Amino acid sequence: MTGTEETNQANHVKGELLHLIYHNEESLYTVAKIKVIDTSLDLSERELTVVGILPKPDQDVTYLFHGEMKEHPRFGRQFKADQVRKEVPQTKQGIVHYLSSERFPGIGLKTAEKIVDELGDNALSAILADKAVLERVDGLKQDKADSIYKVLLEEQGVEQVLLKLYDYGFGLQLAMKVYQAYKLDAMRIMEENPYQMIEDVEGIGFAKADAIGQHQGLTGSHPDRIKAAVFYVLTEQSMNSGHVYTPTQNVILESQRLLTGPERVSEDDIAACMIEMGEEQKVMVEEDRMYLKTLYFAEKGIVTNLHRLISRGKSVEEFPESEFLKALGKTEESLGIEYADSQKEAIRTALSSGVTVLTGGPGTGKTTVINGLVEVYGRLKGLSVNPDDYKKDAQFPVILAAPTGRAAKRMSESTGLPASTIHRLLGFKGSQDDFEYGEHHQLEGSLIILDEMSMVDTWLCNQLLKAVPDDMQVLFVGDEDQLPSVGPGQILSDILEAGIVPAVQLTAIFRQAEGSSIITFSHDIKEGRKLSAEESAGSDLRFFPCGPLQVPDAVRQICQKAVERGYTARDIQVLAPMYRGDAGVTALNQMLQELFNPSKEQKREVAFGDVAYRHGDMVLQLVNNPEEHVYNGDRGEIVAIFLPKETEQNETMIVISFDGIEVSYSKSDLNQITHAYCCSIHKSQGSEFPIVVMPVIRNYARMLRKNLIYTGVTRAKDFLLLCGDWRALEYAVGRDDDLVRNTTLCDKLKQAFMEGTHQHEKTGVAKD
Ligand SMILES: Nc1ncnc2c1ncn2[C@@H]1O[C@H](COP(=O)(O)OP(=O)(O)OP(=O)(O)O)[C@@H](O)[C@H]1O
Repeated sequence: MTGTEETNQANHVKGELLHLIYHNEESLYTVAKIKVIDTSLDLSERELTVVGILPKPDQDVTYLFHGEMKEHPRFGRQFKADQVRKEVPQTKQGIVHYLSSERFPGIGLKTAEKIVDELGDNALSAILADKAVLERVDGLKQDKADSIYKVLLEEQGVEQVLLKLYDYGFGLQLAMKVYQAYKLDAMRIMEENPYQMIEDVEGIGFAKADAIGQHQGLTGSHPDRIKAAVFYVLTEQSMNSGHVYTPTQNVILESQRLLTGPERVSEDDIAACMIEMGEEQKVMVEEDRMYLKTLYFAEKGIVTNLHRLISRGKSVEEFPESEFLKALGKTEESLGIEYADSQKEAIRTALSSGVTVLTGGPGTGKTTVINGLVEVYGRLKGLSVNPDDYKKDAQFPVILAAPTGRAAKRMSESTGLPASTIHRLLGFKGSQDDFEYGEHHQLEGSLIILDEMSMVDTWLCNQLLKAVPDDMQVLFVGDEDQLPSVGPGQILSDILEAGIVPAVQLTAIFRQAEGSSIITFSHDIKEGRKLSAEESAGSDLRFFPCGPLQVPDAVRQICQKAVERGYTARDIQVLAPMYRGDAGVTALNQMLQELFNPSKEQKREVAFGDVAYRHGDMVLQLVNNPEEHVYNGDRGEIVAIFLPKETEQNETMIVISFDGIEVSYSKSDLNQITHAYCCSIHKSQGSEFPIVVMPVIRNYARMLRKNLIYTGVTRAKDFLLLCGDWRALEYAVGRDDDLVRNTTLCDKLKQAFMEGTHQHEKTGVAKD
């Protein structure tokens, strides 16, 4: 429940700080009690709580807040500020008081008076405009004058930046973000190159930066303006649509759409700027394609490294067939399984190649092959594949990794071997490109197996391959029919399509033998077969028809039934394709929290924006936190909430357990998590759940696609409970042709290998 609005945005409150209740240095979330001096509100009280993203308020300063009055469900009436400005002292007395305050060390009452006597009521702006005016103050030493100017600049810096940004129509929160990104440089950057903010400040798009640009005279076809639009289009295409490059003609058209204004910006002008950007190497242009620089080089890096790793495949140790069969037989015996021909082929290929790809849908035996490969590998190489045999310093020869924490955990559970996220394996240090392992510090080991490769994007794949040494064999495992990676590229399908790597596809379904309708249903979707609600149903798959408005109720009832049968929130995952709407992730999460973890008098909770986090809530991590070994997509449970008086830091702390790893969050860190009862299908990739509940309705239309439904359905291990409109499901499964991403990996791989072969032929190496 959010508070009710009482007044409109135009209200203001002028006041002085009484005391600071809360201020977070990083997020700037502030709660302060103020003494009201003046207000446009009809207020009886003379004290008021003000909340907002604010610079830390000082004592003895008058602030003017703009915003609205809100009724907080727990804390009562509060003024929510979305603009703040410090009232610069205007009177002689006010300025003397200000200059002689503790902020200006070494300036006493006398000196302050002298300054004001000399410079008048405008003293502060006069000093800021030109610090040399202080030379006119009799007896004021240079170091004092310098210090006054410096403090004033710092004090007024935030104000000036904020004021300027308010003029451009920025809200307080975004204005503070700009200030935090640049501090006192903000004014300079805004004046010199406001478009820089698009890259540096989250939340600033082209239109916002352009509003400032217009004030600086960067109008119409100014090259800086056009280049910013081009760069913005290119970034959006990569980040939102997953393209590695954008056709130049599309860049021109999309940029033209952004560059609105009285003067039409011509295609020629845009094209000329694009050529310049290419020459300046700000972006990469190749034929009629334009790339972000990092993506161009990442793709290139993948080609180079795959070429390196595959070419040395000829030197991979070969084993006579008889030895292989013997090792395989022993493995089959110890695992109690008889491998199918395609599975045997997968193991044999992975053993004899530098790089191999193994694909297959759910239940086709990918994990079973990984297990077999590790064991056969150990037998043939005479190595132990028991991690207990490797003490501290000895490197276990087989590396297992996956893109998400959940997928890595699943891999580890199903193989009994250590597995980690790819980020952790590569020693990710928290910012893009900052990895411990790479070209100059490569991984140790002789075989690396990477699961869920369909989720790996172009940047991460490049970083990974750089870190693989020449003598390490690589097995990529994945299901190419799932959703592609969140980041740009479609690594797995491009590598497969290039046909330069031995690939084994598993198609026979083994889990079907155990009577799983989920598996059959998944494969029906994958193959595009006609789906029927009645025929698809089974003991582990049910469909509950309902209209869009009934979705929340249907989901609640399904979950309620599961709870009655002894399942808990940990076993049940509701999946929805979008966040907004009554049947979206946000609304369903609120409803499910009340079902699974309702508020109780004794149960602690912390309010954060419109949601409350309660003791016992299931939550989802939204960002990588390598220091704590918690990654985007990990699920955890709130196991403790401490009140400020119970913590050393004197602030509310929330402890979340991620499968035993306990991480503490302060209130401002809570933007790193969300409730996990319902999550998007994209976020569920790489995870499996005993029960999946998935509504499918026409309202999701824009999102409905075959690979989305397929990914959602294949998350269910024991039960898949669908609800909604069967026709919407059929519609989705029929849509699979418009999601191609623009990449050049496949072509460049083919080209590199053809050139490589020619060179070998020329030098006569190819024949051996
Ligand atoms: N050759 C085989 N003979 C008998 N059972 C098999 C064989 N291969 C796999 N299975 C069984 O089929 C089931 C699915 O296998 P596995 O878990 O390896 O598939 P998967 O492709 O990894 O599936 P998912 O992607 O859903 O995890 C398991 O119970 C496994 O024991």
